[in-house]
Amino acid sequence: MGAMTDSGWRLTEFSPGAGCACKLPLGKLEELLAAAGGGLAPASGRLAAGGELLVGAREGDDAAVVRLDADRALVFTTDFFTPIVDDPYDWGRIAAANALSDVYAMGGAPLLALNLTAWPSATLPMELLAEVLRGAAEVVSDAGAAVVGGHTIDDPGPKYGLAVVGLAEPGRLFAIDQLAAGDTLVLTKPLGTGVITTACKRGAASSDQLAGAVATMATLNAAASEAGRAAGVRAATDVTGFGLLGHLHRMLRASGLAAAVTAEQVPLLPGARELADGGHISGGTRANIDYLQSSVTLPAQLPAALRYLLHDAQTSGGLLLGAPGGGDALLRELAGRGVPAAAIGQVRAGEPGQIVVEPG
Ligand SMILES: Nc1ncnc2c1ncn2[C@@H]1O[C@H](COP(=O)(O)OP(=O)(O)OP(=O)(O)O)[C@@H](O)[C@H]1O
Ligand SMILES: [Mg+2]
Repeated sequence: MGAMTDSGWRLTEFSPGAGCACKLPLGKLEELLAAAGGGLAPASGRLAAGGELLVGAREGDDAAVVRLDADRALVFTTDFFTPIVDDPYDWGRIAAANALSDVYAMGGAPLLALNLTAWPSATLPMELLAEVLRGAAEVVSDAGAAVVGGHTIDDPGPKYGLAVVGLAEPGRLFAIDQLAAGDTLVLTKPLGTGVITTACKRGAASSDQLAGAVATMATLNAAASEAGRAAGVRAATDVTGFGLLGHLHRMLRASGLAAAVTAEQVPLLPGARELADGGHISGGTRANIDYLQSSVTLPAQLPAALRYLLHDAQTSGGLLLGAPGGGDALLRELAGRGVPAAAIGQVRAGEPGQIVVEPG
């Protein structure tokens, strides 16, 4: 692993906005989905082919969910992006953990996955793509699921991801609109993958800093999701391209509530703060700051690096969960499974979607 792969190819040179920082900005996505209109959302939950749609396009949640019977629901999601690191094996692992994460963010467990693959076969060796697929298959297998097929196109920009089907219990789903006033907000991975991978593209991150980011991005949110289920959590999402504050804003808006976040409590990856100070800010992060301007109140004395990191476009970030009361039961379940986690704020009544950041 490192800035240069063994083959000498720098995959990130094929990537204008690395990983989830290449997601369409939230404002543009919302306009698009509004323009595409009702065709994306069936009028009723009953599906013509059978089953009941519990979560669909209307909810804008991490994945769609269809109830099969009283005890079982299918979870559907897909995610793909451009190279986030130069090492193809690591890119595959990260892309897989990221795609599987939306199933965990609904409280489900992955069952099957399909590879979504775009590759410039005349420019980049196919051996690198094989490494991407090998890394991803390992992570899918660690998740207890299997890669059962895929689709591959020739494309000047390499892209990779998965379509995933998972299983969940209909009565124990996590949804973005289920936060309650008084919930404690718990985050299960440190922030900073956007800053570190952006710095890495510019040759400014150390190999240790990159290794820290890769390790967290390749980590499954499986144990965090299990802990959430064990603690009776009802509301969760995964933190990706819209950053911590962007994803929190979406949960709050959907739940009709506001929140306070304590900047000092938010865990950061080693090196993230220094590299944010150094100005290694992705375009996706800047889009998040613009979009959230009227929804987020920041303290005047908040250091610029922290402001960037709270908006930092994450790839394969942690789960953001709403836990009843002080969140002690959830924090215990997480600690018992070895998941590093922090209570970072509180949900409260207020104008839907508004976030006040407090210094400490
Ligand atoms: N092209 C599209 N057509 C229909 N729905 C879309 C499209 N793109 C995004 N969405 C929906 O918009 C919502 C937000 O998209 P987003 O990609 O942020 O969700 P996500 O899958 O949770 O992302 P992530 O994988 O980064 O966690 C989701 O409900 C998603 O299904
Ligand atoms: Mg998600």
